[in-house]
Amino acid sequence: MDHIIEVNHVQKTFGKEQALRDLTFGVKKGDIFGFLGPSGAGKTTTIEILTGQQVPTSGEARVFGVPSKDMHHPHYLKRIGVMSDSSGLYERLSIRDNLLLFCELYDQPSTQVEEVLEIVNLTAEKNKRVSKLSKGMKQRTMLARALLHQPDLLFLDEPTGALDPANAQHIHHGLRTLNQRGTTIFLTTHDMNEAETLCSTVAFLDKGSIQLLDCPKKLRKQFGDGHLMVGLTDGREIMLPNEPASAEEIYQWMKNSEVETIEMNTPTLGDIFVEVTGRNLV
Ligand SMILES: Nc1ncnc2c1ncn2[C@@H]1O[C@H](COP(=O)(O)OP(=O)(O)OP(=O)(O)O)[C@@H](O)[C@H]1O
Repeated sequence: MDHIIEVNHVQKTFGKEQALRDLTFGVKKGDIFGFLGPSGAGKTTTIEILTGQQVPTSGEARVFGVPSKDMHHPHYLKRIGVMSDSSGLYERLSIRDNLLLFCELYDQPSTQVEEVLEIVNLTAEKNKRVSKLSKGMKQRTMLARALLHQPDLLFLDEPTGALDPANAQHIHHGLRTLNQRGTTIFLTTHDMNEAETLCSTVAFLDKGSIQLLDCPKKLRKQFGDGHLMVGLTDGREIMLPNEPASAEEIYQWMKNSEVETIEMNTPTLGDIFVEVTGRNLV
């Protein structure tokens, strides 16, 4: 299998604190990989290891087939994009000038600036100084900067954490487009809707190791109870087993135009996380 990220038995300790216990997983090229876990689970530490900002205490992490500690080499830096908490933006410059500066740094044509501004929905605000931006606008500027050089692999730590739903949706659309053009995306999120709608694979991180890894649809099916939820026009919601015997009952309601909704009674990723780890995601 074509893995762009390979992590094998990685441990990371900070003094007495064990942030990662035994982390093993792979990310396929072309994936949108959601890394989910409660606060303190080790998500940021993992991104820092994969981007060469931290080294594992033991075990091995490889990105593009090379040890992740080499990721700060300029050759690899050009192939990855990172968006995390630490801003790294020039407060006195406008959004556009910040991006132009990074364009030069990455040897990119200045036309890229307009393209990424469109993706993050900041075209109208491009001349605003960074010091005058809201938290969400700053977050979108950092995302724009991470996209500028069209990286092969993009790391996003809570990419839509400070955004309103409309902007989050706009960014999801932009990330999907970017992914279709060939960028593999590794993101952390607490937002289960984001994970379900955006990610092709999700991994549940708890107590420093992966507890579950699969495609969200498969997980919801696997953890579902095999029941259908039928919503009727009189407001009742009736649960029926998803088997031929239920068809007659549903047929009768349908004949009387009483059916409003029929859906599989599947758990959310949040429900599955609680079932697997016994802990909430937040
Ligand atoms: N530089 C550091 N020095 C000491 N301890 C650290 C350091 N970085 C992380 N830790 C510890 O490692 C653990 C994992 O932290 P990490 O930031 O990776 O979690 P996270 O899953 O990203 O959490 P959040 O969702 O709150 O951002 C925590 O217990 C944290 O206190």
